[in-house]
Amino acid sequence: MKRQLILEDGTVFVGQGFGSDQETIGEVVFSTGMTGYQEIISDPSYCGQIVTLTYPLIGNYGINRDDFETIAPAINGLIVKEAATTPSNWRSLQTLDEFLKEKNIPGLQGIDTRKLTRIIRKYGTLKGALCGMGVNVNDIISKLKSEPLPTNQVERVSTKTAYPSPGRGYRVVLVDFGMKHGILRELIKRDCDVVVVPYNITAEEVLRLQPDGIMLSNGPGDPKNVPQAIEMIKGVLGKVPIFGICLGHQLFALACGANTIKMKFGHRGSNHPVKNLETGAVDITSQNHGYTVEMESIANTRLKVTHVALNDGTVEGLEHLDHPAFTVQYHPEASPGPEDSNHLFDKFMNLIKTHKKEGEAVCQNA
Ligand SMILES: NC(=O)CC[C@H](N)C(=O)O
Repeated sequence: MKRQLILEDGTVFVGQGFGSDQETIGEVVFSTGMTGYQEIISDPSYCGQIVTLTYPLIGNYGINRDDFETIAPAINGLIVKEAATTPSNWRSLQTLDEFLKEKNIPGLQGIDTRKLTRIIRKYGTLKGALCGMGVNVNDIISKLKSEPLPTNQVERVSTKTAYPSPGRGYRVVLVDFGMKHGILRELIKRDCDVVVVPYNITAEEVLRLQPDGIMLSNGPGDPKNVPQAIEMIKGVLGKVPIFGICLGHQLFALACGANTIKMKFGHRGSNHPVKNLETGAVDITSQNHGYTVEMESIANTRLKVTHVALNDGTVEGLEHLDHPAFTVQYHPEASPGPEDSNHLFDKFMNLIKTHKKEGEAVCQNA
């Protein structure tokens, strides 16, 4: 069945449909990761977006039981050059097409994904519609132009209620803004006693859980759409060690008085080089973001830039000068992508340990 992608700038791509035949609109973004499509499709940070994968053959190892970042994928559509129909892998349980049908996600294949990516790179992220051939293209273009981007994605993908993931180690409150399960897996590996909580938890509620550390997760959309979280972070800063990833990093920056801005087309892929400004070391990182902390806004804060992106010089990591708190824009949990920066979870454990020791010393001296 023919299906088309209509962009708000008037460009139309005609290809073949796969997955669900639902009509959809969303922000069209591209990811350059060559593998890891199951993790990308199920990363809640893509909530509401139509994701284009630049690697030309997608689906050849199928969909398996284990590689989900959430069990309820929230992307609005998937665009590929070619969707494999006969996956071959011992873990494969279904084809990409079957999976997308089951989750009611429309797909488009057979279009020139390089051309689409170049348009996005040139003009910036665009809104687009995936639809059948019978529609009035001009009506859809005006709808795309007039319709604002959604603002409630975090509310959509965050857990509705708190839940524990017990362990024998440090108590970590993990604030779920659209958490990738990889983050939870990393904390579990380190035996943390995790409590996953909804995005709109207050600082008082967090502190009542008596955390040794607070983890701020990744999540979809503009960080300025989540003002409750910014207030919560202000309320816990300095009391408990904090580690933030991606949206968590952006919310932390806003809570500390920095600013965030929308990028032209963002960073999405598995090979983004990031430099640690202290050591000079470069990590190859997994990324998925369309907003960034504004470099110039850091000067008026008590924050220090610890990491920058080598491709465009944007802020990739922050540390608080007075309090035990650090954040990164990229994904140390990988999934998908390289695990170069996995050590940041150990850094978080060490920060918790030091903070706890200091707290005990204060108690003994009192
Ligand atoms: N992966 C994330 O947490 C993304 C953060 C934010 N939604 C952005 O696009 O910049």
